[in-house]
Amino acid sequence: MLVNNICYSYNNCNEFALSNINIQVKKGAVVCLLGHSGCGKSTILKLIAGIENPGSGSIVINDRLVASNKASVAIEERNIGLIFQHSALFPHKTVIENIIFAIKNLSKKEKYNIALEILKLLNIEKYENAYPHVLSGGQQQLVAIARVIAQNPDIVLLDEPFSNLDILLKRQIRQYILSLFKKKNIPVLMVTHDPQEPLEVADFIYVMRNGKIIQSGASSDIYNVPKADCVLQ
Ligand SMILES: Nc1ncnc2c1ncn2[C@@H]1O[C@H](COP(=O)(O)OP(=O)(O)OP(=O)(O)O)[C@@H](O)[C@H]1O
Repeated sequence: MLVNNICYSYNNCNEFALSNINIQVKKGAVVCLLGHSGCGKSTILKLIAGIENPGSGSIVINDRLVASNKASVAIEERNIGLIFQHSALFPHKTVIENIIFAIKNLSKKEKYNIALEILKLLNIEKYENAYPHVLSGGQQQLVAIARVIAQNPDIVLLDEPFSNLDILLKRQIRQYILSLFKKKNIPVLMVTHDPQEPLEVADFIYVMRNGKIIQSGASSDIYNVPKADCVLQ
């Protein structure tokens, strides 16, 4: 995934602007966007997802141009796995139905088997037939993660997705799902304002301030620690 020289400002906002943003996320890599609140991290994810369109520059996902000043591929055609801090599930569908909905082009039985397998991977199979409103925030987040695993996306965008899980579960789940996407060779771009998080999981880090990327490099370059000590294995 490539973000090439993107500039952007919200129509109704003269104060904030993204300028000359360049980001690359290679297949199987976990890349973190790190910066304080309001620096523009989520806006970059919105541009990649197609929720907003760039003023200039271009975005390429899986070798396909999805956004430029000439073209914009619709959000539902970008095959992006999105997980936000509070991901929305379909309230009228059960947990397993929420996951099955993300799987395309297979028989009903195959979809069910894959969905159940993923619920087991995340240790939440007991909620198979529950409706989202009876689950805790953390459990709902696990279902949202399961749905993105089922979707088999071309890129995964994570916006502080683990912040409503307790610290132990957070470490476990984060390590587990990032390794899973790595094995499937799916690129992951993760947003965080916690400097510890990229240190623990990122192959490459972009540091942002006030709408600009001010530093980029491997964890070892940014934090000045040996690479073997800081990268997800
Ligand atoms: N829809 C919008 N219209 C106008 N301004 C917006 C809109 N969404 C965000 N902004 C502004 O754009 C700036 C960047 O917001 P953004 O959400 O990208 O920051 P962030 O780095 O993700 O912050 P946080 O870590 O708090 O989520 C902020 O000043 C915010 O107020």
